[in-house]
Amino acid sequence: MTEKVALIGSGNWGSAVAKIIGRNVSKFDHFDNEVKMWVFEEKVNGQNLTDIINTKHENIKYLPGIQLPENVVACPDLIKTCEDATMLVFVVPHQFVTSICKQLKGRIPANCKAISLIKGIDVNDDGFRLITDMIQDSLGIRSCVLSGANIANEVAEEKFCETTIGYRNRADGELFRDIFHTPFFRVNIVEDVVGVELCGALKNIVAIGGGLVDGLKLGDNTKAAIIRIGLYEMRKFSKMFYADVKDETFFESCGVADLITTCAGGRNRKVAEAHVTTGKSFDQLEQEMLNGQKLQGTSTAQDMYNILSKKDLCHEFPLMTTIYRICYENLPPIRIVEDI
Ligand SMILES: NC(=O)C1=CN([C@@H]2O[C@H](COP(=O)(O)OP(=O)(O)OC[C@H]3O[C@@H](n4cnc5c(N)ncnc54)[C@H](O)[C@@H]3O)[C@@H](O)[C@H]2O)C=CC1
Ligand SMILES: O=C(CO)COP(=O)(O)O
Repeated sequence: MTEKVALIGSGNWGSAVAKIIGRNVSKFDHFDNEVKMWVFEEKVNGQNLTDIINTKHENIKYLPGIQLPENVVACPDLIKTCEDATMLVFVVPHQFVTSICKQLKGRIPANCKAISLIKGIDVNDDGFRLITDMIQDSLGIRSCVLSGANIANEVAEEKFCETTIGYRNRADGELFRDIFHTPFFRVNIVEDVVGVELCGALKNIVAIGGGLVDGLKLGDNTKAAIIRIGLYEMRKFSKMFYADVKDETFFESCGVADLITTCAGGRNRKVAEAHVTTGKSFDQLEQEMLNGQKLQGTSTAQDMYNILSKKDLCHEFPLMTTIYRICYENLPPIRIVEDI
């Protein structure tokens, strides 16, 4: 059977993986050569972003300077992008997934499989859900997850790194590996969707901590301490809510490696550092510094705080709780080391 891949999302990471997927589907007979990519339409320099991508083969707003393969076709219509796909790649900021799933419900082929590259969780009145569970529950399809130490610009420049795919069904994991794996983007597949996904979501909160430490000029030892405590709280939270999360997963690219790279070079780190040096709010800095790209760490800190405070567990997660308070309750940044 020929598989047809559709990409839902075309931001910084979405565009970087479009380059890999476009090339990889051409290498195998079991994939259709065309990859449709849904673009949240906007005007850039007076032109539709989709038209720019389809003529210049470059996403000049979210991944400038990187050539995309010509078999990646930008499409502003979500349903048309996905209606004939058998493999859906979800790669949008996590706050947009609910509305996307609502629009896709009942409009995709029954034999579809999905993978989420999204780092975040979905909080509701009853607690929280993984993004893969949200996709599975709302669309009635199986979903894998991909997460790793993968700063998009470096991947797009083909600098070597690793990534982790978490699967429930091994055949799905192997199929998705085919569209992502390259010599410079090495994929390892593991049977632990929950562990891989929670690592990706929670490390963004720790990255805010890393940026605060940089803004405070506290040095490398302090940064290492934040990373260690962050990893400890990530594992504790994951196991508290999902007992079968595997310890080994924290040693994969999605675990310790992503924590290190994101605390060194990610957007959450950069904006948190600027929060200390300028005193401006995270929302304002996101607007001023990221040119339309989105922060995931602040809202995930808020999501986690909501979960913990409802269960009276904040005292068991002092780092995550303090980071939330610095982001949302005007706590002075220095409390990152005083309160943990
Ligand atoms: N950028 C990176 O280095 C990496 C990002 N990720 C994760 O991938 C996910 C997607 O991130 P990026 O591709 O970097 O996105 P991004 O941060 O570049 O976000 C901007 C994207 O959101 C779209 N958008 C804006 N408003 C929207 C709306 N109302 N509905 C739908 N889309 C809208 C924009 O059109 C644009 O495509 C996130 O969860 C992120 O944590 C994971 C690994 C690396
Ligand atoms: O997830 C990432 C790298 O793996 C990117 O992190 P930021 O969103 O902080 O840039």
